[in-house]
Amino acid sequence: MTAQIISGTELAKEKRAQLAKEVQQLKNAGIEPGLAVVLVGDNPASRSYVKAKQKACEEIGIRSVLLEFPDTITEPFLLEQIERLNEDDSIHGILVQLPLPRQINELNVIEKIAPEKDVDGFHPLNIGRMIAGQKAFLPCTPYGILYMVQSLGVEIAGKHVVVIGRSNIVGKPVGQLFLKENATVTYCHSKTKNLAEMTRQADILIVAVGKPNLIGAEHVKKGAIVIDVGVNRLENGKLCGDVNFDEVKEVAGYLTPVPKGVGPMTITMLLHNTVQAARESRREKAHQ
Ligand SMILES: NC(=O)C1=CN([C@@H]2O[C@H](COP(=O)(O)OP(=O)(O)OC[C@H]3O[C@@H](n4cnc5c(N)ncnc54)[C@H](OP(=O)(O)O)[C@@H]3O)[C@@H](O)[C@H]2O)C=CC1
Ligand SMILES: Nc1nc(=O)c2c([nH]1)NC[C@@H]1CN(c3ccc(C(=O)N[C@@H](CCC(=O)O)C(=O)O)cc3)C=[N+]21
Repeated sequence: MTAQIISGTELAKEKRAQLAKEVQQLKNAGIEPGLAVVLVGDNPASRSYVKAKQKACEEIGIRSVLLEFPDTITEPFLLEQIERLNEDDSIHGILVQLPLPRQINELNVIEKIAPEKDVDGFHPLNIGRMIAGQKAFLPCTPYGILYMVQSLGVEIAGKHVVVIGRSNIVGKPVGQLFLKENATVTYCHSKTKNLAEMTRQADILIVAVGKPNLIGAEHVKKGAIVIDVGVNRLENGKLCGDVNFDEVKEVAGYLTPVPKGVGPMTITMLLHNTVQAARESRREKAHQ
């Protein structure tokens, strides 16, 4: 059996075309969606992600503004910058690229972002709303993963989803999104015993760890859907995921590649959330 490869790039292209139309409609109604991206320090990976996000905005007509600061800035200074963006009516979404330098408390920064502009879905209010099943900005990577799986047209209810990784930005929320879709969800992490025994039970296996080749054929049930979230840069400069692609593609039913898998969907869902934020700002204005 050879897995069907789920192309994040292709799905992203379709979804972005639809978003471009929605941006045009908003512009016709007098609103230009605006995203502020805050980049602190000089991490090359962060810089390249930020560039990709800005390019994606440009392609569908969202105005993006980059605020760049040296890694020596203080937390109060950064909080002040965010406050200004909160008050700026031309900005509908705010994204602070993580990680931040050590002297800055990430939670303080995330909590400073106005929840209605938190297009990353990292603010505790959005996390809480998501878990309670209320309307919220969904975090982009988990949302992109759900979108990819839904695009396959297979039933999620009743499936066993195994998530490896429990970070606040990927592992934990992605499990919650599938729980809401009535899957049975198991979380694995660095303290999990007999990882392969757990993962072999998965109908849908989501791997978000950051270790090349962590998952091989022996971890995967025949026909399973395998979503590889990991992005690892090898010494030769090449990118790879957490899943041994060549091995697992012979066992899985569906498999996402790295690159061109989850990554492009993450950016697409950021665009989606930004368009939604702009649309909702219009509604709020109408009620004032
Ligand atoms: N494509 C995309 O859009 C995105 C990709 N990523 C990528 O996804 C990966 C994960 O990111 P992130 O969630 O931020 O990472 P974190 O480092 O925050 O979390 C990694 C998780 O993996 C667990 N883990 C570590 N080693 C093992 C192991 N041997 N077996 C089982 N579990 C293990 C950790 O367990 P414990 O909690 O016990 O320490 C932790 O929960 C990275 O490669 C990152 O680059 C991230 C965001 C977006
Ligand atoms: N506030 C915040 N929000 C984030 O969403 C966020 C963050 N901080 N910090 C870092 C992680 C990582 N992340 C990725 C986004 C796109 C790709 C992506 O598009 N990758 C391409 C390859 C890109 C390349 O070639 O370098 C792909 O997989 O095809 C990867 C990773 C978002 N993150």
